[in-house]
Amino acid sequence: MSEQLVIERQRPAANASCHADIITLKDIAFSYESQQVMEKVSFSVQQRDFTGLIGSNGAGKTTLLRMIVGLLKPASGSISLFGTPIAQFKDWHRIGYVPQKNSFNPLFPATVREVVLSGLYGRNKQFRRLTKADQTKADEALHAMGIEDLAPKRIGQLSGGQQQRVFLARALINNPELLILDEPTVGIDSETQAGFFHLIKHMHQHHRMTFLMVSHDMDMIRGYLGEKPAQECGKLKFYVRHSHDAEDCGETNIAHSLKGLRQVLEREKEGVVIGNPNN
Ligand SMILES: Nc1ncnc2c1ncn2[C@@H]1O[C@H](COP(=O)(O)OP(=O)(O)OP(=O)(O)O)[C@@H](O)[C@H]1O
Repeated sequence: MSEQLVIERQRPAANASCHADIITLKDIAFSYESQQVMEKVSFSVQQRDFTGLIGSNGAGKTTLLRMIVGLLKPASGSISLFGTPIAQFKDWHRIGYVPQKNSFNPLFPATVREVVLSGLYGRNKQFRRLTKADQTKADEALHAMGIEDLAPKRIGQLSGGQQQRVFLARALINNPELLILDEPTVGIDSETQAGFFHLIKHMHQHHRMTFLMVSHDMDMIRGYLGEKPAQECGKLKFYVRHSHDAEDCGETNIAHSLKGLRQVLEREKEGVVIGNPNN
C-alpha cells in the first residue's frame, strides 16, 4: 500500500461538520419535453447517512440521480452538494457514481483497467497523462474489489457481477465521500447480490461513507433502512439509516478503506458469515 495514498486526503474529523448536509434538494421539478417527471421534490442527505430511493418504474429515480451528479438540470428548484450550489460545485472527485447497468454499452472496447482509470477523469472528462500515483490508485481499487486478475480483460467479456465490481472500483478510485448507486444489482444472481449488499453495508458502517442508492430490492431496503420511508415526495420514497446508527464520525483514508474492503471479500470467499446480513 503506498504511503502517498495514505497521506493524500483525510476525511473531515469528528466535529461540527459530522452530520452536515451532503446533498440538499429543494423544490426540484423536472420535465422531459412535455412529460413532467417530478415536481417539488425536497430532501437532504446528511453525512454518513445511507439513503435508499424507492419508486415504481418511471417514477423518476434515475432522473433525480442524474440531476444530483450534474448530468441533467432541474427545470426549477435548487441542488447543493457539500453545502455548495451545484453550479459552483467543482469537487466531483468527492462523489462516486455507479450508473444503471443498461447505460453501459458492453461492446465498448475498453479493458477493465481502463474503465477503472476513467473514474479519475470525473465528469469533466479532462483527459491528462496518467501518473504512477494514478496507476497505484487503480491497482488498489482493483485489489479492493478482488478483480486484479481481470484488469487486462475487455469489460464486455465479464459477467454482470464482475462488471458491477469494476464499476464500483471505478467509483471508488478517487476515495469518494459520497457514493451514488443506481440499481447496482440488476441482473445479478441472488448470491452475488447478497455479497454486494454486504460489501456496501460494510463500507457504510466502517468506512464512513455516505450512500444514496436506488434499488427495487425491498428486502434489502427494509432490512437495513427500516420498514417505513423517512419521506415521500410524489412517487419517490426515501428510506434512511442515519449515521448515528453506525459508528461515530472520524478520520479515515483510502488505504484503510480499500484494505478493509478486500478483507471483507476474502472472508466472504472463505464462507465466513460476518454478522447478521441486516446489520
Ligand atoms: N432521455 C429521456 N427522454 C425522454 N423521457 C425520458 C428520458 N429518460 C427517462 N424518460 C422518462 O422519464 C420518466 C422517468 O424515468 P426514470 O428513468 O427517471 O425513472 P426510474 O424511476 O428510474 O425508472 P426505473 O425504475 O424503470 O429505472 C419515465 O417515464 C421515462 O420514460
